[in-house]
Amino acid sequence: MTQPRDVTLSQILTVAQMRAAEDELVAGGLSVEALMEVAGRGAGEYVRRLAAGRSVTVLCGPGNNGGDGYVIARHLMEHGNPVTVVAAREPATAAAINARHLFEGNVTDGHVIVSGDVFVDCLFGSGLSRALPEDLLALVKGLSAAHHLTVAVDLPSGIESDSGAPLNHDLPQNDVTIALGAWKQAHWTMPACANMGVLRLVDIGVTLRQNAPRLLLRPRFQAPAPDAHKYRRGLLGIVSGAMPGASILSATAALRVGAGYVKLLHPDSRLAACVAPLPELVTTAGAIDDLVSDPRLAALLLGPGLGRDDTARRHLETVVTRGVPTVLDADALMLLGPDIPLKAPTILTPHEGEMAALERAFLLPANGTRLHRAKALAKQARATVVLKGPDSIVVDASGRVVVAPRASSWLSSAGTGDVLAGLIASRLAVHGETLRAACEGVWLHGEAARLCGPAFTSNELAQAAGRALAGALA
Ligand SMILES: NC(=O)C1=CN([C@@H]2O[C@H](COP(=O)(O)OP(=O)(O)OC[C@H]3O[C@@H](n4cnc5c(N)ncnc54)[C@H](O)[C@@H]3O)[C@@H](O)[C@H]2O)[C@@H](O)CC1
Ligand SMILES: [K+]
Repeated sequence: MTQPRDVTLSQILTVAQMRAAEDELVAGGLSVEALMEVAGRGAGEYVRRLAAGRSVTVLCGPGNNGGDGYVIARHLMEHGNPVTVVAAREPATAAAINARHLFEGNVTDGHVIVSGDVFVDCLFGSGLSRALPEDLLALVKGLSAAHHLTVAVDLPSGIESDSGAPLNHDLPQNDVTIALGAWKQAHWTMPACANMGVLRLVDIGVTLRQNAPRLLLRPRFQAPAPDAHKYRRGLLGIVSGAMPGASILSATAALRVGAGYVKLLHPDSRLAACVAPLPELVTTAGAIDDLVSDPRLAALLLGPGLGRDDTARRHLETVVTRGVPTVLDADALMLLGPDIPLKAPTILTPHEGEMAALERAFLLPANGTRLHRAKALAKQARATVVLKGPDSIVVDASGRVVVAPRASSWLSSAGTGDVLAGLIASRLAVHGETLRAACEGVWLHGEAARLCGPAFTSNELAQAAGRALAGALA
């Protein structure tokens, strides 16, 4: 089945997958030179618009990233935009040599730092295999400092494509990064993604790779059906713990994004009496087994404010054996291990500290990229994992991966995790699909933060979730 182009363009490829995709295009009859022309002209057009007649300096390396640079320079020259090429190394691939021959403008060797308005970094792209040597690092830094804007083509030189790791210290900050053909891990992975500025993608006709991670796109939410009623829209039970304020935050968010009915379940009736009630939130107190035995429950959330004592552990054991789709967050993740088998579709939402605890509990090595670590946990725990952070990753047990764009750094405050858990649990109550609910929750969280602007409280974030959903209604 042919996928819409925006789905194909949301895939995130490794260097090996990107090479395979390019080989496929070449096998289909395109030459590497023709592909470079499409990529270079696409990037050149972005640069031309950005430069708007101002001077551009293009730094070209020896490989095909450098080749793209010569195509960009030619495109600018054809449009009358002043451009200088700095050839840091002579071109070494056939396509780059060809592109160099076709460029008839000014080329210097980089011994003197040229100044100007826009600096375009085409030194290295996905072929970067080691740290930049001193002279090239000095050249990239010097040129970046001598221009008003810095634009990286495909990847900023010095950043490893598959991991997003900077291979040098002190790399310059980019204003724009123009990815070629497909996104790479580095474009969406911290710390690299924070160095890239605005991200743009040039389509060169790459087709969809099987099982490639994809970028989280804006979901489309449906309004309730004309004959909807509260139970059919999903009853979510949020199990409260030793610190009920956290569950209230989760509930405040959950009430706004789809579940028809959100109930706060209090296994400790003394605590129930201390909680300031929300008029729209039904609160029930009782024994944990009774609370979670309601057959109408469509989803459960456990963890925010739970505590980590024996009572908390018993609540966790009861909830996961209930067979209802469940979100486990916060303290529940500190108690979970292979000795507590998950009986129903489950979503785990660890931040870095909780991830480390889960890795210890499931005897997983805490090394490799965050994506690999999340995949390993999802497989081992047989759950969908949302590995939270500035660059959140969602992985299900079958290995499907969705990567979220970097969210507002104002989310780094207490209580925002409780809000996220509530959002995911509410969506889970609506349809019961773990990967989808996790993606929708992560998107709503990022969008609510964007709507809140700077310096919001977690309660304001939860309140904004309804507006985030309203903006994405089908
Ligand atoms: N192959 C294709 O069909 C296309 C490739 N494209 C471009 O090609 C790029 C990849 O090209 P290449 O594979 O040639 O890779 P690069 O252009 O990134 O450079 C690789 C070359 O640099 C050397 N090198 C790597 N790290 C180095 C370091 N730290 N110091 C000194 N030398 C180093 C390598 O040994 C190799 O010779 C992409 O990023 C993209 O810009 C695009 O033009 C689209 C089409
Ligand atoms: K580059």
